[in-house]
Formats: sequence, C-alpha cells, structure tokens
Amino acid sequence: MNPPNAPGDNPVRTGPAHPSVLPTCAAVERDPRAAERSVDFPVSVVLPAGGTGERTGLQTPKQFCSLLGRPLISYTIQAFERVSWIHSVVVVVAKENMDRMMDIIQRFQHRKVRAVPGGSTRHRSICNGVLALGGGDGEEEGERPVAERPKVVIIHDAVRPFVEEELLYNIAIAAKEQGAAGAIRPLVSTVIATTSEGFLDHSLERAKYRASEMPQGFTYDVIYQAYKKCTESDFEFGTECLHLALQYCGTNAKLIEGPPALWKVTYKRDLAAAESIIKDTLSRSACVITGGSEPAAILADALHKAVGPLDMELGIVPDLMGVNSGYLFKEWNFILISVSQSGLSEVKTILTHLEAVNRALLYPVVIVWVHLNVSDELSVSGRMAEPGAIMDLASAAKLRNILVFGIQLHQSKDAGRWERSVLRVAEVASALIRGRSTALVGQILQA
Ligand SMILES: Nc1ccn([C@@H]2O[C@H](COP(=O)(O)OP(=O)(O)OP(=O)(O)O)[C@@H](O)[C@H]2O)c(=O)n1
Ligand SMILES: O=P(O)(O)OC[C@@H](O)[C@@H](O)[C@@H](O)CO
Repeated sequence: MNPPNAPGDNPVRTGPAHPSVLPTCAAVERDPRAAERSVDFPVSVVLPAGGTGERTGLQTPKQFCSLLGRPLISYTIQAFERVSWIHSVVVVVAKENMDRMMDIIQRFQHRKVRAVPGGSTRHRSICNGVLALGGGDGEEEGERPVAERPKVVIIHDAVRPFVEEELLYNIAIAAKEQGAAGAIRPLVSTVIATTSEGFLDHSLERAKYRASEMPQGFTYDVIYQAYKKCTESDFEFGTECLHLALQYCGTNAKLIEGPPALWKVTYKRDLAAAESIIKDTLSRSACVITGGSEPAAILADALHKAVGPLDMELGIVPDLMGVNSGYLFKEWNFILISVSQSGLSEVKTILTHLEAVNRALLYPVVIVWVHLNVSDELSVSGRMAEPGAIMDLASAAKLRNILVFGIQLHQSKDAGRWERSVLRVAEVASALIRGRSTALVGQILQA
C-alpha cells in the first residue's frame, strides 16, 4: 500500500453502520436516530435488586459489581431511562444497600429513578416495588389516585443489563392489551424430572416449553391484585410473576420471544461475559482526528483502507469543531494523529472537549494518540514530548475515566515499510480500543 495522495479531510464513515440502537448495551442517552415509538399510557418499571448474588461466590452483590468501572445495575437503569415513554423507575434494594444505591443514582446522574427497600425474597421485593408505584413507601401500600398510578408496570431483573427498547415496547403494549406479557427464549437444555432417589423420572418434550425471561409487563391492577391474593408460600418459594397473574387473576400472559441478550447475570463468569459484551459494544467506532495536516490525513486515509485489523466504523475529521463536535457523543472512540513537536496540546484540547460534555460519565472513553514522526531523525524520542509528561497527562485523564494510549510512528518513504507500519498502527489501535486496559494508559507503543 503506497502512501496515497493527501485525501481531503472529509468525514468518511466506513464499516458497519453505527448501531442506532445498541442491541447489547444501553447507549449513553436516547439515540435520536432510534425509531421514536410513542406509548399513550403511563408505564413505570420495577427493578428487583434486593438479592445477595450468592451464586457468584462474591462478597459484593452482583448488581453492584463493577463492569468497566460502573456498577452492573447502572447499565440496567440506563437501558430504561433512555426510553422516552417510560415514566419512572423504582429500584428495590436491601436496606443495607440503600446508601450504596443512592450514591450510584447520584454519581451516574440517573434520572426518573428512586429506591425502595427490598424483601427477603424476589417476590417480596417486587411486591414492595409495585406498592411503591401505588403510592406506598415500598413496605406499606399507599393510595395514590388511580389517575397517578401507571397503567402498565414493567418488571425486569436488575441483573439483566441488555434489554432493547423495541422489546420493552412490545411487552408494554401486549401487557396493556392482555393484562400480562412476558419475554421468553427457547430452552437450551432439556428439562427432566427426578425421583426422590435422584434418578430420572421423566423428561419434558423440549419443543413444547420455553424459558421464562425478563422483561415482563402487567397492568397495574393485575400485578397489584396478584400480590394481594398470593400466599406466603408464593412469596417464599415462587419465581414466576406470570404464574401469579394466571393463578390469582385468571390472566394468561402474552408470551413474546426476545433476543439472546436477555440472559440473567447469575454466576461470576456472567459478569466477565457482560463486561466483554459492553467492551465490544463500545468499540465499534472511532473518530480519526488529523488536525488538518497533510501527513496526518495521508495516515488517516491509509488507516481507513486498512479496515481488516481496524474492524470498526471510522470517521475522519480535521478537528472536533462545528458539526464535527457530534463525534463527542455516543460511543465514538478517538484516534488522534499529531505530527507537531510534542502533540500534547492536541491531546489536552480533546480532553477539554470531552470533559465539557461530560462524555466519560457512564463509560471510559479511549483516546489513541498516534505521534507521526515526519522528521528524518530515526530516534524514537526525537520529536515527541517527554514520556514523563505523557504519563502525567494520561494518569490525570484516567482519573476522569478517559484512557489515553500512545503509538509512535515514523513516516517512511519506503512503500513496503510504510504499509507495514500502517497495519501495525491499525492493529495496535484496535487492540487498545477493544481491550481498554488501564495498565497501558500513558504507554507509548511502537508501530
Ligand atoms: N430478595 C431478593 C432476591 C433477589 N432479588 C433480585 O431478583 C433478581 C433475580 O434474582 P437472582 O438472580 O436470583 O438474584 P440473587 O437472589 O441475588 O442471586 P442468588 O440466588 O445467587 O443469591 C436480582 O436482580 C436480585 O437482586 C431481589 O430483588 N430481592
Ligand atoms: O430464580 P432466580 O431468582 O435466580 O431468577 C429469577 C428468574 O426465575 C426470573 O427472572 C425468570 O425466570 C422470569 O420469571
């Protein structure tokens, strides 16, 4: 690949279309390009988060375990507060976690959310959440006027962070029409019944059964009455809200098959899987900033053509001013190419922009700073800022959830060497964006 003629610095978007709705992870805020659905009745949400997460084997309840520096429950809350037609969210947490929950709501600036005390079982916690929507304080029922109660209540385990607006909409509409609705998935394993001695008694015909997942939706009256009428045994041992609606309200829930991403974080491995999905979702696009210089634009164009290793959507711009400031939002990462003496000033400028829009509030932003040495000197540090200054800048940015990594590249007139260097920049930049390893922050890697 020979260095091409300098392309214009027009924004170039390549690769897969930027997801308008992130199917596996809530975007920072409601995506204006997401299909705008309207719901003409009030919908509220109950997120049961009062468990201890015993099956993870961890001290911290799984809903509070961090994924990319942010508690799992914050991702789930975000998935709901970005939906414009959802009126309010009630998070139900154990009393001993109430302060922690309030801190999360405040720290991550969650809106439409309030926390109420949970119960000793999942059903008791969900019931407390439903009572809170009716005007109670989460333990005693209140008498909020019917007009102020939600028409539909969506119930969703707080440890299921991957939920799409489209499914929520379908569940809410079906719940209003049928009284109850629930998400289902095909069974992966066959269900069998055992004898008391631990032997196979019989197996169920898998094709006739489905796994009951979340979200589920109910008209407020159905779920309220179901909890009013259910037994202590239901509260103590039950796991299925749809069953309560059928048993105590005669309501057959409408079942809606959801996407594979509905799974519940149950075991420790599920936390790692969830973080990996979030990392993948956040690594789908990068904005390449050239500063308007010709050598940088040539490199940017070469990166744009090296789509293989850098398998992500690229936008190429000279700066982040004017219309280009749009790249400061959503899930864009940044590849900043500088050829100036130190280049630190360009990094400082982009850091200022990112902080001005509070972009790193909900998840870490990656800046890969590529220092293109166009001088004849071969020395690595010939024209670059002192490594110490770079580390100081990157360490300070890391405290603000912005990860700055460096790549040193020497422009070569030898076509073959240049091509190899460009591919290395693409590979290293891709690995840094996808890996988001805080251990490499401030390091200068060689391309
Ligand atoms: N008393 C309880 C128990 C569970 N839950 C919530 O119900 C959801 C699904 O329950 P589960 O996955 O079983 O969570 P835990 O009970 O915490 O897990 P474990 O059984 O491993 O302790 C979780 O968000 C959990 O926090 C709750 O609100 N109140
Ligand atoms: O039983 P657990 O408390 O682990 O999880 C709750 C699940 O049973 C529940 O989320 C779905 O099956 C839908 O009811």
